Amino acid sequence: MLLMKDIVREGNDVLRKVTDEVTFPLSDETKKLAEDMMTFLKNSQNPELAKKHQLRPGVGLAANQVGVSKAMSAVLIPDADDNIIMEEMLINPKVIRQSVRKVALGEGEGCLSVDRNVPGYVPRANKITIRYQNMDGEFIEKTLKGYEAIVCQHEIDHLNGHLFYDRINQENPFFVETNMLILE
Ligand SMILES: O=C(O)C[C@@H](Cc1ccccc1)[C@H](O)SCc1ccccc1
Ligand code: NI
Repeated sequence: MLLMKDIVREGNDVLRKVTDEVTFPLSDETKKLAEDMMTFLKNSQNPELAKKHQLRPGVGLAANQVGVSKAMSAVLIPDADDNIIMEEMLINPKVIRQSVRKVALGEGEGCLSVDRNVPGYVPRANKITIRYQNMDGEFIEKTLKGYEAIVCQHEIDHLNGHLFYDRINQENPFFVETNMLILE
């Protein structure tokens, strides 16, 4: 099973490379990696297992965060009652439509690959349509807004070599762009 020791930290070049397109049919190795990534997120959201294995909770994990430069991310988003509202492997994901209106989390963002707090708003499109492939290679289009849109943009950014703090306004980290929504 994947543990925190398997998570690549900032400073490692693999986090700054554009990941390679995933080809289909998936190799057994790529299938196993996808399963391991989703299992990591599930374990990280389970209080007992997270404590036992010292896992930081995660709602998303990109393959290059475990050192594999492939365009795939696992996303596992629970709602306030811990009901899963999104459980997807995003393979070769692309944002094909995005709103002008921006959104940012009021408490800023963190990252499993960044072992420090970097304060500031991370402006992201409030509404996006993504196109990706599932494990069978079928193309799926999904429109997301608010928190789910933020998580998927954070993960797709990883696959393109970006980290959340690249998007924080350096002059004024808490600058609120026109019409930007702040999500508490
Ligand atoms: O490093 C990652 O990609 C996983 C991040 C994803 C993420 C961070 C901030 C905003 C959106 C997505 C981890 O999930 S950070 C820890 C976390 C855990 C639960 C809820 C929010 C953030
Ligand atoms: Ni991250």
